[in-house]
Amino acid sequence: MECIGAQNFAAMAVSTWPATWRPRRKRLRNCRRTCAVRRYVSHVSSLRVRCSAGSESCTTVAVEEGFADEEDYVKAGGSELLFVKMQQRKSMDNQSKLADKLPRIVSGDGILDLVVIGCGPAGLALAMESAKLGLSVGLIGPDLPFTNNYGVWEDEFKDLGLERCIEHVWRDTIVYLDDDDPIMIGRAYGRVSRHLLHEELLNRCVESGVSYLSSKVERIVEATNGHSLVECECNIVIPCRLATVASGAASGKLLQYELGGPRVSVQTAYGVEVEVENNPYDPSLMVFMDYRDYVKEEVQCEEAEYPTFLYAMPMSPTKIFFEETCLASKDPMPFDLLKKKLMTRLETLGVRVTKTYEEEWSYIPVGGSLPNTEQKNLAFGAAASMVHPATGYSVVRSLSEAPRYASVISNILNQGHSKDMLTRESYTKNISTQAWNTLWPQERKRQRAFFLFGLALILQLDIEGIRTFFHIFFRLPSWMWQGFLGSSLSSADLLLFAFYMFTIAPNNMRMCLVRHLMSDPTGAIMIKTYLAI
Ligand SMILES: CC(C)=CCC/C(C)=C/C=C/C(C)=C/C=C/C(C)=C/C=C/C=C(C)/C=C/C=C(C)/C=C/C=C(\C)CCC=C(C)C
Repeated sequence: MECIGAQNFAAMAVSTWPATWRPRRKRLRNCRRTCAVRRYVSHVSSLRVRCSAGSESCTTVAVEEGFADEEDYVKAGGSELLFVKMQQRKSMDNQSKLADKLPRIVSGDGILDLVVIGCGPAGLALAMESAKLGLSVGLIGPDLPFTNNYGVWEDEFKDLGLERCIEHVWRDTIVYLDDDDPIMIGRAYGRVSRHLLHEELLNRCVESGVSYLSSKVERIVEATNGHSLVECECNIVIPCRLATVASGAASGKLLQYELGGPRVSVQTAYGVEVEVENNPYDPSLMVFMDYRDYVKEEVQCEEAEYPTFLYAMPMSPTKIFFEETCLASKDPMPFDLLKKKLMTRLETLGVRVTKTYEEEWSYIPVGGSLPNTEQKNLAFGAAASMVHPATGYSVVRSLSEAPRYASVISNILNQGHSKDMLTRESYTKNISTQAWNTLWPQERKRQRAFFLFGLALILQLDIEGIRTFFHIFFRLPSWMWQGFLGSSLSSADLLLFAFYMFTIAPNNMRMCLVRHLMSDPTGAIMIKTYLAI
């Protein structure tokens, strides 16, 4: 899994107050006094504000001109705006890794075949795969380390040839849903080192000849000859034949998305890597989900609207990574509530934390609309809505689809070399359509419609409902639930999956499934998408 939000938040840079934002006197979240906004940090549509009280915890979203307050803004679609005190305790890589290793893109040096915007796993993988095929590729984005350690099924990562980036493997994975028998998953799980993955993808970019510009892209415009002009900060303009946006979920400024799609939901998590006494978990097993009640009553009612589970990676008998996770909610679960829930859970379990190595905040938008596939600019990774709506995972999908996507881009660009200038403009539009169709063919749209239906189902279940639901889910044949999580089931397989779930479900859950199918708008959309040719 990966944290798109964290990468974006880490990319925030202190900048001047945008013209449309105005400071206000208001009471900020977590702050006891009413005071004026003093510092603000912005990136794409994310904004973090610190008030004049200067309190570290006094961070919140700002209010855009025309919106009454922050809730109003979020309701109006500004759900990317979050108030996070991010990743401060992390031992980050030194900066300038990309700039140190990759040749610099120099504006005026001619036209690049492809510009990839965004330097996360998806961006690096696409840049490297495209350059391997002989395209001249430029990568543009801030030179930042990866901020999260990803969790992956070991077999999936091995298939990508990236096993050396896994820093710890558990031979099996366990799920606790209630106090009865835990479920053994029978699949090895790995923790990917963010440093090793960054290093590996970067080295592959070096080998394949990718060039790099450390900058923030302001916009992409189309030149009269059909080329794209990538306009960066400081008036730098990079011309290219095609531009692909891979800068995470907050790429809305550079792309258009289908209108009227489902609302974006959010997966939130708060994690700590700690040294402990009384670790109750077996160090040879990765705890994928612990949905048991280990939370004091007062916290339970405070957070009834956000069912959460514990995700735990015991690195040794005493060193462990705990992450309290809200799989999906309509509005983001506040991080202070997640933290409180984790701490009370650990206390109830009798775990005593003796040292904290790192804290982690994760914010992953899930669901939402697909990009408009008629636009010329392309997208990849979370920017292209490739995050699994029902799990929040996306890194394996981005890494595994990069070679095929790159090869389609390369084929069409190579055909374009032989076209004369007169036909180039109409040809370029056609290129983008072909590339978009590779990423989102009708079959993929059907699968996604099913996942969105599943996401909507999870959103309306309470904690008891979730337990029953996952009891059924993990009783499915392993190829089914594994395929569901890995997005490898075809749309026909997914129907079989649904029918199987229905068959083994108790009556109350059967009724819930059918009711959801008949009454939730995502059910109608799924049926319509399945029926579309
Ligand atoms: C650090 C970072 C990067 C991050 C952090 C965060 C975290 C930790 C995360 C984690 C996550 C996880 C673990 C996740 C998991 C998930 C899962 C398991 C999910 C699952 C899901 C499932 C589902 C959704 C399912 C669905 C199903 C369905 C929809 C079904 C349906 C059925 C029906 C409708 C039936 C019908 C029939 C007839 C009528 C006959």
